[in-house]
Amino acid sequence: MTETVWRQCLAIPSAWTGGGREIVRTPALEITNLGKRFGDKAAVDDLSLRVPAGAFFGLVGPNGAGKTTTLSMAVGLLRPDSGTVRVEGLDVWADPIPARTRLGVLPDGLALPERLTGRELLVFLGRLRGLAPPVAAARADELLDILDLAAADRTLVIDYSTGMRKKVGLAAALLHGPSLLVLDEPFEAVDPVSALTIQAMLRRFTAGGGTVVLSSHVMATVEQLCDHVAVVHRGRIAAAGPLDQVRAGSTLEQRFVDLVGAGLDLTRSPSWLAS
Ligand SMILES: Nc1ncnc2c1ncn2[C@@H]1O[C@H](COP(=O)(O)OP(=O)(O)OP(=O)(O)O)[C@@H](O)[C@H]1O
Repeated sequence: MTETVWRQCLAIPSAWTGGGREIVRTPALEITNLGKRFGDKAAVDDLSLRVPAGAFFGLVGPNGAGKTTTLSMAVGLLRPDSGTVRVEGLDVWADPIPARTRLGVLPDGLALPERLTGRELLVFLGRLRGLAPPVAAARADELLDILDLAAADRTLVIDYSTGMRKKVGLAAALLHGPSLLVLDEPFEAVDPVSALTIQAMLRRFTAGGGTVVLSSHVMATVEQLCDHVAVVHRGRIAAAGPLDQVRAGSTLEQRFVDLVGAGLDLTRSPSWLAS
């Protein structure tokens, strides 16, 4: 059995060898028995998830499955009714500041100060994150250049397109050099060239030891990028683990349909719609 295989069997995420001894890294994100209700609805229902350090982790699930609610609680934006969240061993809710300094977050429906240019916004957020002014400015310029936003240097964020807003939100998540990125649908509305640029950047980030957790509805993207995946269904984990384990010899899309697609009927369409 190869080392990789036994690590997977033992659910040991990632490790390195130090002085001949195996040293297991603390999970980047550990969610334990997380719960959230909205009225009668259990949006997240006793959900537990472990994201290994250095993983590229994809969270998938049908609309309304609880992905955004889970990620919002995981990063300290929405208070859970129950359960705990640890980022690199640090409790996000009991002691938020140390955990949040390690986090870079692209939330759903990002609210940005809109009467600023992208550069002004990033420099401002960099200063809030404690970066020295020249560092904040240099990082803002570099990110705007990489994300193809530099040409819009006079455009206010309020006048950005949907994809541009997503990209500046991603830049804001990266600015302070986090070790864990939590990205809610980062490629939604982003053009293909920008998406490839972002994917390459995120791959380099995980290759350098960083961890990415992203949600997506695009199974092909998740399959290309992610080494671990979790399928969320009705607020619970339907399957989670290394990508190949979850796919179980099938495609991710097929596994997704098998796990959550009961009632899938491809013959239905409105009788009045031309066919
Ligand atoms: N603020 C809220 N108030 C009431 N119900 C909510 C609220 N936020 C989420 N919900 C409900 O919680 C459930 C989970 O929603 P959530 O946004 O987490 O799903 P999701 O998996 O991210 O969906 P999608 O893929 O469509 O973005 C849904 O039934 C949703 O209607």
